[in-house]
Amino acid sequence: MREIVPVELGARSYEVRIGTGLIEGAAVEIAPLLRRPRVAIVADETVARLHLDALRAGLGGIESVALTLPAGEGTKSWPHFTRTVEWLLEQKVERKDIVIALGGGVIGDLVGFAAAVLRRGVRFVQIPTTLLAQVDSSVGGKTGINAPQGKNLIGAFHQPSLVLADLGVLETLPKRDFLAGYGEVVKYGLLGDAEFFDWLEAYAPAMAGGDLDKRLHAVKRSVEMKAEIVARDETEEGDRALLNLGHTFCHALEAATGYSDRLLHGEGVAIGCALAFELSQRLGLCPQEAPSRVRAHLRAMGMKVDLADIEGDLPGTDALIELMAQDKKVLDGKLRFILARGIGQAFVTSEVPREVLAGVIDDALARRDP
Ligand SMILES: O=C(O)C(=O)C[C@@H](O)[C@H](O)[C@H](O)COP(=O)(O)O
Repeated sequence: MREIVPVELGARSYEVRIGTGLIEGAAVEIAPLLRRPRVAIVADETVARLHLDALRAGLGGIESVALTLPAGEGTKSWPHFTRTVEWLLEQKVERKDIVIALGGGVIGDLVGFAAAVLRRGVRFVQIPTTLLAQVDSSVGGKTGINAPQGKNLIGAFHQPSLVLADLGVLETLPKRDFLAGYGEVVKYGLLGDAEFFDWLEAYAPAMAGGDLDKRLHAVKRSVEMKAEIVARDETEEGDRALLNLGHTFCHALEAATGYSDRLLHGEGVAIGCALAFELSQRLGLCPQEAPSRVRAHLRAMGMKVDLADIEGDLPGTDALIELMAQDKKVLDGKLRFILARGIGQAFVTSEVPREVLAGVIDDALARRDP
């Protein structure tokens, strides 16, 4: 079982290979990229326990050194970034070598950023082990770490040389992580493909239940959409911002919850998408039923949908809007949002009156404490 989605970026083009047995067959996939038979692998502790031996066995005669880092969003920070870069230097990783990021979005983003700056740029391969990383963060070259001021605020665009999305590893994912990744899958339907959203309404339960053909389709369609957008706007001058649907709310909520496991990134994306549709509807941009349909599907999948689903304290409306002000889409001091005219019809706008935004957040906060 295998599909290949090309990411067409001229000299920086690469393939996203999606299927089974890719880790076991890693040598065949990666060897053509190598100048010498040696790679450096960075993984988190959980993923290393589950998949590092299989990857090393799959690399066959290719020598490997490995670094493991703690699991969790807290690892996307300066201390772990410094540790990673210094370890790669200690291992004498050369400019023509390949660094492998084995893990979810945290490891992919951190290692990609380390690769971007090491010796002014070494190549890296993404082996994403979560649904979220397979459909989203491993593709497109956004790399980076979080700052106290906000999510992903320090980073670089650095494209991988290859992405190996092995669907077999999804079997070891805890349900919560799988569903968090599903937040990004839904995002693609919502932002640009209403038929895909219809398909998800019909088949996502089977996909979540383990149906491999459905998983292949969902990952492939998500990656195709991302690859197509990234190919026309690699550095987010315009259309790429569509991929940020739900993220303005999400990043503020992640900062407000301290990047802790109170809220996983994909959970924040799902809540953010629901709020973006709510905001669109209040602005008279999309039909009344669109936000209800989004929320109904997320609820049917057993996902977090609203601020009421986040445990513990949250700051008030003004503080949340203040956190949004660090968003990378801010232009001339003005927030830009991804809103929608309907399911599959997202667009970018800065025309969001503060009082309407505040109204959406006020009401969502009120639903936490009826
Ligand atoms: O690749 C993109 O572009 C995206 O916006 C995809 C997002 O799902 C992803 O979380 C991304 O890392 C967020 O980007 P950011 O620029 O808002 O930090």
